Amino acid sequence: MLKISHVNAFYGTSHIIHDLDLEIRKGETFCVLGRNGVGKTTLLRSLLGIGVRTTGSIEFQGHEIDRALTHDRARRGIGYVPQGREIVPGMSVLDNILLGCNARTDRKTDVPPLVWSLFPFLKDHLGRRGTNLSGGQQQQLAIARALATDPSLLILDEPTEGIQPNIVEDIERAIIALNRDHGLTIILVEQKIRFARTAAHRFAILEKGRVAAAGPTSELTHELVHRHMSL
Ligand SMILES: Nc1ncnc2c1ncn2[C@@H]1O[C@H](COP(=O)(O)OP(=O)(O)OP(=O)(O)O)[C@@H](O)[C@H]1O
Repeated sequence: MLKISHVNAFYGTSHIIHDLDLEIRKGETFCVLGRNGVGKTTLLRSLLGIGVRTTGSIEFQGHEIDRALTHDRARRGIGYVPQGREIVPGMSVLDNILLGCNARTDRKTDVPPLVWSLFPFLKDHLGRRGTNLSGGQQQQLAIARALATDPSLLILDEPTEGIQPNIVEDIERAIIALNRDHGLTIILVEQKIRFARTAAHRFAILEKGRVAAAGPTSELTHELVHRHMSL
């Protein structure tokens, strides 16, 4: 579904991602792991064309997208839940969700029913400012906004980082359901090994912008985790 070949990414003269090759298969959840600062978010930003100079090839559903603008990538079916959520201040919950609808090719402005079935509480808060929700609720809103784009690939950057524990489980359950019950292909950047093992089919661990280890999640051994993820 997504094929990344010889991708390099740069901020100015800082070379962050080095000659990376990855292939994400349709229907899987693929987890990108690694310590802080190894380039996980930068890799996602390269995939989305946000604020990072990228070379190499990024092929999504058979089309080269590495020169496409971010909103074109969204229209092609890539949904993104950024680290830190980026809920738009001053906008209501509903308007934040509708922002996602803008990226749809079918021009539909109705919110997909899936959003309400996954996060029913949002319906009771449609008129509230998005930024007045709790951190965990904002994360659910960010996922709802990404789902409103009607994506076939959903990319999530550390979706439960800094979220209160009682909502973490809800978010994790929703992510698993999106893949298993609704067939979404998912790329998950994660630091929580337990959730990576539960949710993902395959993984890659990054070290200094390169793939240090990769394989099916059954091969994500304690030894690998210790070698590449312990501080
Ligand atoms: N906008 C930027 N300009 C310059 N350097 C940046 C920028 N954003 C990130 N970096 C640097 O790029 C490197 C990779 O950062 P990145 O955020 O991709 O790592 P990460 O693996 O996602 O880490 P974390 O888990 O902390 O989010 C780091 O050295 C970081 O300081």
